[in-house]
Amino acid sequence: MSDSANATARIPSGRLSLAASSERIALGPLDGRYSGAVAPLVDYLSEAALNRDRVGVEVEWFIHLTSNNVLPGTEPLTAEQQAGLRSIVTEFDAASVAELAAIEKVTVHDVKAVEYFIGNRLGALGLERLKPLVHFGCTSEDINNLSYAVGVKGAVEDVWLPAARELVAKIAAMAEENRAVPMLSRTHGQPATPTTLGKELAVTAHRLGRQLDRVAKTEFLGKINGATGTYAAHYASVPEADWQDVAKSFVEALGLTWNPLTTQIESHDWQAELYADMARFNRILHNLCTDVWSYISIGYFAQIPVPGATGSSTMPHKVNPIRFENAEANLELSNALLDTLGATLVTSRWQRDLTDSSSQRNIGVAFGHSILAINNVLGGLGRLDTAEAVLADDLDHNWEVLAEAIQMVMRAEAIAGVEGMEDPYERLKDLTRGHRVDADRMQEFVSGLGLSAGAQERLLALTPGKYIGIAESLVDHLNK
Ligand SMILES: O=C(O)C[C@H](Nc1ncnc2c1ncn2[C@@H]1O[C@H](COP(=O)(O)O)[C@@H](O)[C@H]1O)C(=O)O
Repeated sequence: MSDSANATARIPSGRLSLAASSERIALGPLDGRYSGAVAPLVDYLSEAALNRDRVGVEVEWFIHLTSNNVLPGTEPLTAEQQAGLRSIVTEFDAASVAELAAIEKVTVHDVKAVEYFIGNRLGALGLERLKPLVHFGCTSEDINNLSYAVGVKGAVEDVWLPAARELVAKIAAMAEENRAVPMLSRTHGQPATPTTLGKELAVTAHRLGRQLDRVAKTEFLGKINGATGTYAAHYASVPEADWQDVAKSFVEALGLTWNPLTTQIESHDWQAELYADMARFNRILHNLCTDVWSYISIGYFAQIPVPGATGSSTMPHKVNPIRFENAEANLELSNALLDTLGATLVTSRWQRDLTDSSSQRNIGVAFGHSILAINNVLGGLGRLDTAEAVLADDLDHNWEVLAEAIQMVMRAEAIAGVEGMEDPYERLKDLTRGHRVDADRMQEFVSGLGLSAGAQERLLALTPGKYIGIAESLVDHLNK
């Protein structure tokens, strides 16, 4: 061997050539390979959206104060002036982002930068005199909490909930289609009293739907009460105004619920409540992913191959359940963030510390991983076919699951006065525990019990596939 053939393999080091690309190369996958899937969230939970909403809150506060003549020396703005102010929000674009960033470089304070950004535009609207009214009485958190509440509310109501509801509708439709398809249960992973595939899917749809109903009832709280929640600056400067009323009507006009009692910060309890509900939804969905993955593994579901796609790079036969595996990982990541946000946002030292500022910047990431997972589960479910023959075959190899039915019939017979029904559980245990019992052996056993004619007929007609109780009709609960 030559020296060069002996050399240890090493990947040549190199630097990504950023100069060659006009696009920034993303560090994280949500802004890289998955950016398309999470794009609808960008308008609500990106930093640019937060800044646009901050501008929006400041502008609306300005209009609210003037429209209600809260301060002496102000009067309602003209319709043109109001429209001009609002166009700062509707025309917020990449140039605005860059301008804000440049101002923030000097202020080293993101919300102060927003105040200056708006102040710079007042002259053109003939409002230079009212510059001091921008951010009047406000601490930054007054602007931040309302902006986050508006952003999160929009993300929940316009993006996350509709996607989650679509997924639950898909699971419910599958429950309906498979309502009468018998399936062997596996409690503890061992053969157990059969059910139907549809009823099991209905359980998941029902669970997920309950969490969505909770999310839909979220109270998005907001406050605008000054540096320590006392309206001190407000009353010092304008004693004659009813500031609580001004604040309440403003918060409510934004579509939020007014929080009357806070420190400097809105306490974020509503966020913790929401993220706990979302995380619970994610966990239930994770449970569906692992169950469906397992059903695929034992052949209960066949995966419809995607034309042109590859399963394994080396095993040509494979169709892998990658959508469910991707979803599992993203649900775990989403929950790690949702749990952290829920646990940490509810504490703030004394009247405020700034930890919430840094952690809330990741709300969009938590939502993004969840949305990505929801999309993947939806796509994965759409490529499944129920393999009814495999399900039926499994049931046919597990006749011992009828032991429960037989011993219960014997108990009922004993109570009804039929002779010879002693020790039903123990006799069935002797027959079935730890061994396989086929249809012939089971029916021979039933025929030898001395049951009443009706009971014997009922049991002889029973097969594992028919021992499903009212599983099929339980699916109807989804529509109640
Ligand atoms: O109205 C105020 O600002 C009152 C002030 N409290 C603050 N409230 C809200 N934001 C503040 C506060 N302090 C700093 N900052 C600015 O927050 C930004 C934090 O940036 P990052 O750590 O990236 O999340 C970053 O831009 C910080 O400059 C107080 O002294 O109580």
